[in-house]
Amino acid sequence: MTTHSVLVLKVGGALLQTETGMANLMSAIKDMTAAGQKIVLVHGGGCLVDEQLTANGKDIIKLDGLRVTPADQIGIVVGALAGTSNKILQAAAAKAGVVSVGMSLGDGNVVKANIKDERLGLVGEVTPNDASYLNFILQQGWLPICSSIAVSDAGEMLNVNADQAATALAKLVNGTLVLLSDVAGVWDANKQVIKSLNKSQIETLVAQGVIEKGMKVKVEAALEVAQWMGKPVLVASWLETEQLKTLAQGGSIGTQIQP
Ligand SMILES: Nc1ncnc2c1ncn2[C@@H]1O[C@H](COP(=O)(O)OP(=O)(O)O)[C@@H](O)[C@H]1O
Ligand SMILES: CC(=O)N[C@@H](CCC(=O)OP(=O)(O)O)C(=O)O
Repeated sequence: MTTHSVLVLKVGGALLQTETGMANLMSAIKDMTAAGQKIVLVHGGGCLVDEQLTANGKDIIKLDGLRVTPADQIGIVVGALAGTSNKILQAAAAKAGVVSVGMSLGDGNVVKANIKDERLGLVGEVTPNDASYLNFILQQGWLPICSSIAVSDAGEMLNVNADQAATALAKLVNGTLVLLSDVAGVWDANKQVIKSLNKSQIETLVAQGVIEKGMKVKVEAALEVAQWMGKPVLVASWLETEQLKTLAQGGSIGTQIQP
């Protein structure tokens, strides 16, 4: 039997707003797991955070795709990501017959977390640390579902961009990273999906403003892992069931970010 490397799948928050999207993804995960593929699911939930901040009369401020997270917002962010978003996905997993473990970056010492930039407030930067907890979960045949909330050694709860969370976990388990969003891949200026992108092409498209906001963060996270692993990282969509099937069969989907 071939040994697969661990697949680290990251899904954006928009997935959590579609029952069918979650059901399709969990069904693909179930098939892959049955075929012996170990999977770590990392999730965002930016849209749920926006909803909760607005409901609580708080401002939504982003800098270069990252949420500025002041102390009076962190409780709401933690609730939306490590609470609601994480449990919505666990519920979808249960419905598909997938046994999951809900966790966050703060569990089992998986990462080291520090404040990224004082201007962003309680936003974390994470580096891989100890894989034991994740490996234990994977050895049981369970699906770890990880939110992007981290805890620093100083005892701060930190909000980490979920693409960057997935980057740290992919490095930790030496896994294959796939970033699934609600767009089919990275677009060019005419909104056509680009099949393959390297560092200099990314720099040009970012400078031109073609790749911006959340996609800029995503592509830069993908490039970091591609270079670290020496193999491509996929930026693709969870929207299309066919793409998920191709992925389950080991095929390439969306945009390949080249090392
Ligand atoms: N060049 C681009 N190609 C694709 N999407 C882009 C591009 N530039 C900006 N975007 C925006 O980035 C979004 C994806 O980033 P983000 O919302 O952070 O995704 P997720 O929440 O799934 O991580 C797209 O929905 C799109 O609006
Ligand atoms: C620091 C930072 O920006 N954190 C993100 C974490 C969630 C996230 O990344 O969600 P998506 O994957 O759905 O975009 C936020 O607060 O929105």
